[in-house]
Amino acid sequence: MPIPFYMLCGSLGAGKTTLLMRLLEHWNSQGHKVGVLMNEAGEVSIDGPRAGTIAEQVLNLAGGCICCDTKDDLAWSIAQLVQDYESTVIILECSGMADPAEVVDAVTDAYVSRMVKLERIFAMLHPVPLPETGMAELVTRNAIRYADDVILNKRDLYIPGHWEQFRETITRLNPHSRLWETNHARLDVTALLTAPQTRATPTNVSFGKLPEAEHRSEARASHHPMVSTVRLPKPLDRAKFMKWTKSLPEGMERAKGFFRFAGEPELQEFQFFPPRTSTVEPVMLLDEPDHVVVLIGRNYDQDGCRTSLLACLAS
Ligand SMILES: Nc1nc2c(ncn2[C@@H]2O[C@H](COP(=O)(O)OP(=O)(O)OP(=O)(O)O)[C@@H](O)[C@H]2O)c(=O)[nH]1
Repeated sequence: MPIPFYMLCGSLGAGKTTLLMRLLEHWNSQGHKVGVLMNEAGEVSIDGPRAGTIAEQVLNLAGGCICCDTKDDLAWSIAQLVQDYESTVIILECSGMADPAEVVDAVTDAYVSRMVKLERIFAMLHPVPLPETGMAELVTRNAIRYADDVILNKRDLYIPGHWEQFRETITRLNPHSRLWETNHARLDVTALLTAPQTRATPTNVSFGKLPEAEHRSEARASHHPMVSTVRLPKPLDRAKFMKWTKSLPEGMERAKGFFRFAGEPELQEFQFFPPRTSTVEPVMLLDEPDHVVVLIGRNYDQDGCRTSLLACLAS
């Protein structure tokens, strides 16, 4: 049974570790065995030892960026926490350099998703202008875009006028997330960890022209990344599959997998990534992987995609 996995991302220095400490206190009081993964920008971990004062198991991931190399490191660290340490919940604090899109990609991988279930994504921000260009811009914007909860911290530093503008930018980037305003990440942790029910939108802030609560939470639910792992019990028909890759719906953001085509001996690796590009290439691996395709998107017809993919199995 996969254990809950939480992702904490956002701007550099926004107060992520401050919130992490509050979450750790909460989980400890509930008797959880928390595994913490720190992904810091520098070579020496600063936040790790801080978290280590509360969490029993803190692992550091190399480098600040979760890229192709670190993805293996992440999978290995998760396996270590789940299998050796028997963590009952895991939280990853991402550096301001780790693109949340890459992290979501890594934790929804067919191997990793057997161990953990991505529960919620928190984006921690502070009222400084959003970066205009480069990696920091991509990371901050993706953190806001992917978040279930956006936490606007350092309320004591808000400057009237600038604050309204800041909040407007965030709601424009992600109108579906819950928004929290905090000082030193002081918030109701139980409410933060609870997914909104269809009819209630527990949030400590209300403002502006939000849709009715019930519409808002339905919209949020449909905006949350949806992951389907489709197991392929037989080889695929090449022509049907290639046609299928061209029929993927608007909301599909990422897909990947391994399988074979009927009548062809090579193992194939499939990748689908923005902007709607697909590749299918023979690959050689040391071990035979599970034959699956993982689909990641928002607001797409999960059953429809699964059915149409399974219709590509060779008869
Ligand atoms: N004024 C003010 N300072 C805060 C607040 N919350 C956190 N801080 C301080 O801001 C600094 C950075 O907080 P951290 O929690 O380390 O931030 P972080 O996002 O983990 O930082 P990095 O991991 O380096 O990106 C610390 O000195 C905190 O004590 C707040 O609400 N107001």
